[in-house]
Amino acid sequence: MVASEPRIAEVAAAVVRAPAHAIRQQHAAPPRLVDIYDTTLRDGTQMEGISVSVDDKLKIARVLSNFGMHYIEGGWPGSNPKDAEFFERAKAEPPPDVWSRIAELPPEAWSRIAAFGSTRRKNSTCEQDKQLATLIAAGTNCVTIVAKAWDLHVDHILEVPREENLAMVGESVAFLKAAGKEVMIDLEHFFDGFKANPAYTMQVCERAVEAGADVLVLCDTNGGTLGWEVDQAVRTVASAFPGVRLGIHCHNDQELAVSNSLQAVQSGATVVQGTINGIGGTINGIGGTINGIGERTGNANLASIVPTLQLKMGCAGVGERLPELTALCRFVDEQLNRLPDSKAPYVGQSAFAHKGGIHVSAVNKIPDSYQHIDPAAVGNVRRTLVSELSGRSNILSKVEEFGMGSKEEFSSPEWQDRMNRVLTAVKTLEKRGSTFEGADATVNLIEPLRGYTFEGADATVNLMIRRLMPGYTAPFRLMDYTVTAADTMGSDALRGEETGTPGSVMPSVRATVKVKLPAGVSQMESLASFWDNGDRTQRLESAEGNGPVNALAKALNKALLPTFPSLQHVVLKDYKASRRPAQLPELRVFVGEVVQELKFQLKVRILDQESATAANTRVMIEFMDSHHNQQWATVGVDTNIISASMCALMDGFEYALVEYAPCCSLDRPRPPVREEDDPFEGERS
Ligand SMILES: CC(=O)SCCNC(=O)CCNC(=O)[C@H](O)C(C)(C)COP(=O)(O)OP(=O)(O)OC[C@H]1O[C@@H](n2cnc3c(N)ncnc32)[C@H](O)[C@@H]1OP(=O)(O)O
Ligand SMILES: CC(C)C(=O)C(=O)O
Repeated sequence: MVASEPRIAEVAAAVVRAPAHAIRQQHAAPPRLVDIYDTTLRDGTQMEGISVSVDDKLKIARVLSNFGMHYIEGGWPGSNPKDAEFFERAKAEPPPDVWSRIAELPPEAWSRIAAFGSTRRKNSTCEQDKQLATLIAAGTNCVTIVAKAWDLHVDHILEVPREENLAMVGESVAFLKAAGKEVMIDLEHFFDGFKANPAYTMQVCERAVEAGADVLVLCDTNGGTLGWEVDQAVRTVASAFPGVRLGIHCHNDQELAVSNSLQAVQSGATVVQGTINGIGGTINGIGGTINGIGERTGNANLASIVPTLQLKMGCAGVGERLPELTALCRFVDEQLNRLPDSKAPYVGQSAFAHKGGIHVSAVNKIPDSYQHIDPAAVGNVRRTLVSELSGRSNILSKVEEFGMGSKEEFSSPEWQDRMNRVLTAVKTLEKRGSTFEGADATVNLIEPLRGYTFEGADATVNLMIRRLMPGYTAPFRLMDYTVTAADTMGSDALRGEETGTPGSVMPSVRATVKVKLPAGVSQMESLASFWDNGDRTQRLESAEGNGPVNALAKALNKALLPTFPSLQHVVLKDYKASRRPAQLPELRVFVGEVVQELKFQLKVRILDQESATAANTRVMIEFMDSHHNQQWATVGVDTNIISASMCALMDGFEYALVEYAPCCSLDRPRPPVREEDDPFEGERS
């Protein structure tokens, strides 16, 4: 046993030097070449709720191409005018200014756009078939046609003699080959056919190969096949048609589409079809779909398949562009008007988010101890969440992430004490019904409130820590505020009275905010001493809005802007107020423009539903600084939804000032600011 010790030490040292995925990569064999075939724009659009314009299709195609997809199926030109237009316009692509990366590559390395269609209509000829004519007219090098490979479909859906189906397959492939196309044949229901009548299904394959098909794509159309059945079938076809490229096309009806696709590659397939968009989620973010989009439950998710092929299975994949995967998925989600699902493997916001204290402690030492890959490999990032499940390591990670000091400083008794106090506050508040994930800037340590969550409010946590730092001073103080709401009759109401029809009621909401601020800029040289020695002033502002929070945000912004012009760039992006997270879906209310660029969305949760109107409400607000391209979130809790909102609003503005306004920040590096945004620039010089 003693003799083995040095080896253990050696292995341990190697692990510390090189993470597991790096070791895997070092020992990888030469990359296997597997073509990635994206059908987001064809099968992806067959999902309920998805509809894309031609412009969006072209945008997505360009991005997929820049990412390095080998094939992009653009649609079915014989199906509808939109898809026909896509292929017409795609002929003019790539405009080098847009497809910048493609412009650098030789044409043979460009993505191939594929036009999709079917075998000729029954009892007809290819020459008479309008749909085949549109495939040729689409002008793509690659054409993919769907063919019946299950005798059940031939007998009862197509309703033709089996020989006629074989003729449809052979003649259609030969016709397209004669037109100079690369032909992929999608063998619909291949696996069901292979189980029911393998001899006939193999005859379909044979007819396609004899006619010159370049790729036999084995489809799990109903998504009911299991991994070992995929393995057996792919191996059988591979040995029956040596040298013929095999593809795989899986649906996710059993949540096996990714796994079955990877199995097919392992068994010999070299073309994988799927859809890239793996992060579309439901509106409340709970239980969103994480498969690729597509008919019924979706297609195989390329956002999981591509990195697995590349990082775990020794395939070339998209090579050095893999770190663009997360951004690609977000882009596609945006184009398809879907909310990202945080739980998506590889690309989701939570894919590398660590919450449990033991996990955070470990990843701080060796990141791979709780990660299967380096998140950077797919363009994602490791995140630490603060909650009641945190240990000191979570807080330490946040302090480091916020750039509040160096590791050496954190071992000082002052920092240890500070971190313990923050940790205790978080746990206490969460016990009372609070959660802190995501609200790093808002917690009021003096008066614990019920209902916080910090996981989604990093800015709140940030302010909690700052407020425990010596000399920290808030850049403004709220003295009081009021909100009044009234319904007044509009002028058309009068007309209503005259005509006897009901008039409209004009709701009006007005807010006033009084804040205490530094009077003159020169006193702001040192915020730390400002409240004791500085010259103060008060500013009272009022504003009207389309709701109480909207009016309050406007009034607060108005009161702060003259002293802090940099707030003009702060956008309130997301406002959520919610009750009982587990029971009620989040209500999202887009409140809209507040002041110029000031927008926000509200998330409200009522935490104690039994208390009815006296229930605690948690409000989370997401902000964005368009100038620094930064986002942050705060949380506020109160039985009064307006107070909870005001609390989150104030923290959001305070965070914006201490993080990005030159006059307010602590001695720490800041993103660059344009000179005209710094009200103290002139004074200083
Ligand atoms: C598994 C898949 O995802 S395959 C792709 C499925 N996608 C789509 O269907 C979306 C686009 N489809 C469409 O726009 C239309 O269905 C069209 C234009 C293709 C056809 O429209 P229509 O001519 O009105 O026919 P309809 O949709 O009602 O029925 C489909 C016809 O195609 C036939 N058909 C089905 N598969 C094939 C095939 N591989 N080869 C030839 N004909 C086929 C059917 O038997 C049926 O013919 P029938 O009416 O004589 O029985
Ligand atoms: C046309 C083919 C590829 C298909 O969508 C399926 O079989 O699911």
